[in-house]
Amino acid sequence: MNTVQSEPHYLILNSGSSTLKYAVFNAANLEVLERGVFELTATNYAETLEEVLHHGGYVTAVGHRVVHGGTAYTDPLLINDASLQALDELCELAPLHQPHNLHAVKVLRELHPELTQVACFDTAFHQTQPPLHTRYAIPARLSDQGIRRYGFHGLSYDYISRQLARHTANQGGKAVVLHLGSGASGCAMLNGKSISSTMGFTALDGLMMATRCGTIDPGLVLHCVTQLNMSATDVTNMLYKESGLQGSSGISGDMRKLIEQSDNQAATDAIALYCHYIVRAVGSLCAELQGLDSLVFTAGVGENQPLIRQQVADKLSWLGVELDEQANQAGELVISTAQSAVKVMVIATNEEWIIAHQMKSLLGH
Ligand SMILES: Nc1ncnc2c1ncn2[C@@H]1O[C@H](COP(=O)(O)OP(=O)(O)O)[C@@H](O)[C@H]1O
Ligand SMILES: CC(=O)OP(=O)(O)O
Ligand SMILES: [Mg+2]
Repeated sequence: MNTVQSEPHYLILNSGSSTLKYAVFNAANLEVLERGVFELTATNYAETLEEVLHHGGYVTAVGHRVVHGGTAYTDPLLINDASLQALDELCELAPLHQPHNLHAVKVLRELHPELTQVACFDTAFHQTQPPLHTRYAIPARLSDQGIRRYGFHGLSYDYISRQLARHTANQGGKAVVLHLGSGASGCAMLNGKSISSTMGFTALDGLMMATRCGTIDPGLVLHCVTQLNMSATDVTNMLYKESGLQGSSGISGDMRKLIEQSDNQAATDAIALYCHYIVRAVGSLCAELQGLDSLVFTAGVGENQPLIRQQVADKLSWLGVELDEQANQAGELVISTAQSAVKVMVIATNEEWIIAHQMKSLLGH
């Protein structure tokens, strides 16, 4: 990268199970300088991180997306021995994400102990949820241990909330934001603040996802254990990795592949089920908001797939949602008609920019 040595950069890492997404920002003005994705294997991790660092130029601090902050962490957090141990204890609550997020932290600490590292949390944006919306109807002693709804994709929702402030009056008013990526969730925002999420204690809950089941009857889990003799590992794999679009279609968890196979009934049925669960969730988020002014689609599927947006919007016409077909096909910012009672938007998310912004507010430079 062509850089001046004296210009400090932030390196942002979003480390997943199979990919490492990174972005480099000028720390002074938060201008993005470079971004990319690396495919990961277990053996090349340190090498890949060194390469990413090399791409970063004069990196003074590294910011990480960390999925679960538990009850203790809502603000960006400086990584040290104590905070790292506390975050490690939350791994079980986000097995697809947290171990990978923290692995990147640990490898970098070994390689470059001098680097400042900061964790930014997916759960943090949802701290504005009213306590009622965070409770499960379980024994109070369990709720008191932190078994409650948290909500995820908060870095993405934070970014969208700021975009809503730019593009609408009153920050979207009563808004439902649909983050539809490999993981998927919906967030009810009132004037830009989260009041509810379809994801709960873990990132399994809510919408049907690429390989995760979303909302199911907990009795189903008991049946798997007591009647089908499945172990905890079997059930974990089934719920996190073998369900969702992948499991229900038997073809793929990648929406692009399912749409390509539109003549295949299993693919079409899986897409219909995906949209059905979105529509159910929007209904309940609207009930919590007591109305709907804005509906936003974001992330991989939400930003790129007019067919999904159309199928969802068709089932929400009773709410006054009306799409402009051409604007939807073109993926314009506003895809609803002038007379639609709900303003429908497509907004590209930018979790990395939010992390950089949060880092700057913590580090002050
Ligand atoms: N043009 C597209 N059409 C449909 N789906 C897409 C398209 N581009 C990306 N996706 C889907 O988006 C998902 C990735 O979205 P992304 O927001 O990057 O999620 P994640 O951060 O969880 O990997 C992929 O699973 C892919 O199926
Ligand atoms: C929390 C979560 O589900 O994240 P992702 O969509 O990146 O898998
Ligand atoms: Mg994502």
